[in-house]
Order: sequence, then structure tokens, then C-alpha cells
Amino acid sequence: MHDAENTGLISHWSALYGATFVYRGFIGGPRLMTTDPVAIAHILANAYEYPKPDFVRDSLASMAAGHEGLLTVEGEQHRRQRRILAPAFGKVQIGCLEPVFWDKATKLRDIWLEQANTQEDMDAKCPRIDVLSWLARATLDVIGEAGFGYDFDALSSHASAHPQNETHNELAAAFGVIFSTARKFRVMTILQVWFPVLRRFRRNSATMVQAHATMERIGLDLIEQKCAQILAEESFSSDTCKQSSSGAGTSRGRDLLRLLIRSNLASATPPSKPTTNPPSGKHHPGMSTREVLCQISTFIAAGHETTASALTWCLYALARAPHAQSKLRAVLRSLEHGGTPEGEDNRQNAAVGGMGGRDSLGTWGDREAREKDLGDKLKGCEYLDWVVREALRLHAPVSSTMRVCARPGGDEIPLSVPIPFPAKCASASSHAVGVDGEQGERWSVRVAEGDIISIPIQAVNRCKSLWGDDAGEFRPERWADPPPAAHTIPGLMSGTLTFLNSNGSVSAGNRACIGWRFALVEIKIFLYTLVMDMEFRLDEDMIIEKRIK
Ligand code: HEM
Repeated sequence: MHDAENTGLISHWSALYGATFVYRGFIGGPRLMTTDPVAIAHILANAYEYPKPDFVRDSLASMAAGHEGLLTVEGEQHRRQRRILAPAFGKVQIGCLEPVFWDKATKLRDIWLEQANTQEDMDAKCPRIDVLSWLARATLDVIGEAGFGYDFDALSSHASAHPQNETHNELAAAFGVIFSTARKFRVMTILQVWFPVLRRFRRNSATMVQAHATMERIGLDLIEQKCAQILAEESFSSDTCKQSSSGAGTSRGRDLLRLLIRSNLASATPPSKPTTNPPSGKHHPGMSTREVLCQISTFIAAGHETTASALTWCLYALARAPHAQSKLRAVLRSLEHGGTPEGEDNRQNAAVGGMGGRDSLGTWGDREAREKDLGDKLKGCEYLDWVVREALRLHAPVSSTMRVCARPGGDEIPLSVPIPFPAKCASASSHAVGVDGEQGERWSVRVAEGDIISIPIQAVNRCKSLWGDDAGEFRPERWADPPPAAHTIPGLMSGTLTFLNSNGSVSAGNRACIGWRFALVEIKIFLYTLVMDMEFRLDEDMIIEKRIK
């Protein structure tokens, strides 16, 4: 399962055994796998009764998210953190971060254009660019600045033109050590799940200890800086405060961490104490410094590679569908010129790779006003929206997740597709019967407390029973009229599980991606900036497939 390109196998099993079946995990442990939308809706709507299994939380924590970040905490602690974090991810607040997205997207585009002009092995007009590594740099810079006002400087150090070159930024290097070590020791991580005695042999090399210390030191410094800024603003109670809380202006100084600390202070401050935040009416405990610290690494772990991978797959899908790519470019260009084809002549000399493209955004006059105007237009651009939805449906960056039943005494999970008895087997000549000899159909499946359930996000997104026979094809136009069956998936991005779903009540738990709006706005601005001036094609000499590294 680990090595197979991850959707194919699950779709194959679903075709053989139905939407809900059991497979054997590591050392034979049984796991329930379901692509049934009703079952998935039930599990996700009761998020606190279906938490992430310990080994999943452990492995997320070791991939830098920490044990007290939003990705890894459960129950009451999660509810409290989510409430404090939610305001930082609101529509207005994300709007404030748009200048960062424009800035990094433009920087990346200029680097690629420069490479296109100078690359030695450029064959005629088609230079080869390793898109994923560059996008990983760009999205690291984005999450650094928009997440906590920190400059990773990953794009600026591009002079060597080799994105794989080691970074000189100490926080990026520390994160790299932790992230790659966590990935490398997968087998050991799995063994530690089954044999807890092995947990004491966790690798804690001097490099790892130092990497953790660096992350902690820089994180604490950032928290201190933000607290000082907020306190200064509070004491001045000036326009600056009004401006930042209303979300106006540029992003400088208005990062997620700062918003989170403001929200945390408001939460932990007795209502009598003056604060620039509107009174909530209730007094809740805030997050500890350790919890705030863990959110910094959580933002990097959850928001960096996911978005780089999403953007890479968007470009891949467009490269494989030249017609859709040209249509998108035409639509985006018409946005810029108020719906007219003006500017086409200027671009006629632009070679593939966009070498005749524009100057950076800065030379267009009032840069901020122009970005704001374009940002608004992008939000209303239907075809761009279809392209992004379709690419993220087909290529969900988080391809699966797991839950464990924690309901005392187990649960009965409802199904929309019944399980037949005798159950279907791989071989048509053999049949299994229900454990209790039962015959007929079952419209629910019984799970015991402790049973592990796999939710194959990407396989659900590509399910033919939901999306039709062309479910595996990139066809943005399908979003003009999505099939009714797709609406049974209560996803954040209609009909898909890419960002998981949010149909749970606050008390039952909401584990959907809190950064979905951040990601979508970032992706759209990057696509606009890159696709406008460059044409993307696949390198014919490369085999591109999706693997969990
Ligand atoms: C295209 C980009 C992204 C995708 C596809 C994505 C997908 C997801 C998914 C599937 C989950 C649920 C994981 C699970 O419960 O097993 C999740 C959770 C989360 N995501 Fe994202 N994400 C993206 C971008 C971001 C960004 C940019 C941020 C932050 C800036 C972010 C922050 C988080 C956090 C903090 C959680 C945990 C939420 C909770 O448990 O309450 N994500 N994401």
C-alpha cells in the first residue's frame, strides 16, 4: 500500500469488495476501509469520538507539529485551541495576507523567467524546471511571513539556481532535519506503535536535539516580539490597532501568529481589562506558551508542503490539458484588461517559457491597489475556481487519513451502500459469510472501541459512483454542474474530501483543515502569476507519479 501509487490500489479493492471492507494492516492488524460517503460523514461529524490513532498523532508530532499543536491535540484541548485559532483564519484576516502571496509568487515567476533566459541545457524554447522544489521554497517563504512574520529567505538565495542546495537559514535547516528524520524512520515508528517498549529508543541525535532547540529559541523570540507589538498597540489604542483588527492595509505585521496571540490574550483576559478585541462575553482559558509555540511548527508542517504539492499538481494537470491551460490563460488575461483581449499583441513575441513577459508587479504603478483589485477579480473568476477545485479533487495533497473508534462499547456506522452477505471475495469461486452466519444485506457496520478506520481521501474524490465514469479525468467544466451524488460528501470544498469536512458541531468536533481559505487564496494568486506569462509542458523524459515519500 505504501509503494503503490496510492489511489489505484484502493479503487481496485473497492471495485472488488465494495465501498466498505476490512484489510490487514501491519502485522495483520485489521483495519476498516471505507469510501462510503454516509459512513465518512458519520465518522467526521463525531470527530471527538473518532480521534486520530496514537501512532498517527505521534508521527505528526515527530514531523515537527509537536504534541500540543492543533493537528495533534484531541478533545477539550482541541476545542479550546480551535476556538482561539479560528479568528486568525477568517476571510478578512486572510485577505490581509494577500500581499505576501503576491510578493512570493512574483518573485518565483521572475526567477523562472530568469532561468528560462539563462539555462545552459535549454533546448530551444523549453527550459526544464523542477517545479516542486521551487514551489516548496516559495510556500515556505509564504508560511514564514504570513504565518509568523519570519523571513526564511528560501527564494532569495536562488542565485545558484539549484533549489536542492542547502539552505542557510537556521530555522529552515532545523525544520528540514526534524521533518526528514521523522520520515526516514517510518519502519521504526510503526514498530514503536506495536511495541511501546521501543519508544524509549527514539533517535535523538545531537543534530536533532540542536534542531529542536533552534526551533524553540526562534519560536519563543517570535512570540515575545508579537506580544510586545500587541501590548504597544493596546497601550496606544491608536488607528494602527483599529486597522489591524479590521483587517485593512497590507499584511506586514498582521501574521497568523500575531492574530492568534491577540485572540489568546482576549480569551485569557478577564472582561474588565481593556482590550482592543470585542468582548466575547465569556471568559475562557487561553493557550499556554508551549501550545502557542507548537502552533508555529504546526503551521509549517501543515501549510507548507501541502500547498507546494497542490500547486505542483495544478500545473501538472494544466500541462496535461493544454486546452484548459490556454483557456485559463485567456480568462486571466481578460481579467487584467477588464475583459478585453488588450495586451495580446505585446505578448506575441513571448516565447514558450514567457521570456517576453512583463516586469515585476512593482513597475505597474500603485502595486497594492492593483493587487487588491486583481485579488477581488480572482475571487470571482469562475474558470480559475473550477481549475483549482478539479486539480485538488484529482490530486488531493493529503491522500488519506485515519481514525480510531473511541466510543465506549463501540459504534454502529451507517452506510449508504449495503454490505452483502455472503460477502464478496477476491476469487469469484469462494464466498465468505458473515461471522454470525448472517445472510442478506447490512446497512451499517459494527466497530469495536479501538478499531482503526482508514479514510482514503483521494480515492473518495475519484470515486466513479460519485463523479461518473470520467472521475479520473481532469475536466474543470464538470464544476458547472456537479453530479448530485457528489453533494453527499460533506467536504469543505464542495463534494470533495481534500480539506476534510466540517459537518460536525463544535461540541462533536471539527477537524477540517483550518487553513483551507489561506491555501485556496494562495494557490489562485500563484496560478494567476505563473500561468499568465508562462506555458507549462511536461518533460517527456520524466515519469511523474504520486508516491508517499
Ligand atoms: C492545499 C493545501 C492544504 C491541504 C490539501 C490541507 C489538507 C488538510 C487536511 C486533509 C486536514 C485534516 C487532516 C486530518 O485530520 O487527518 C488538514 C488539517 C489541518 N490543516 Fe490543512 N491543508 C492545506 C493547507 C493548510 C494550510 C496553508 C494551513 C495553515 C496555514 C493548514 C493548517 C491545518 C491545520 C492546523 C490542520 C489541523 C486542523 C484540526 O485538526 O483542527 N493547512 N489539512
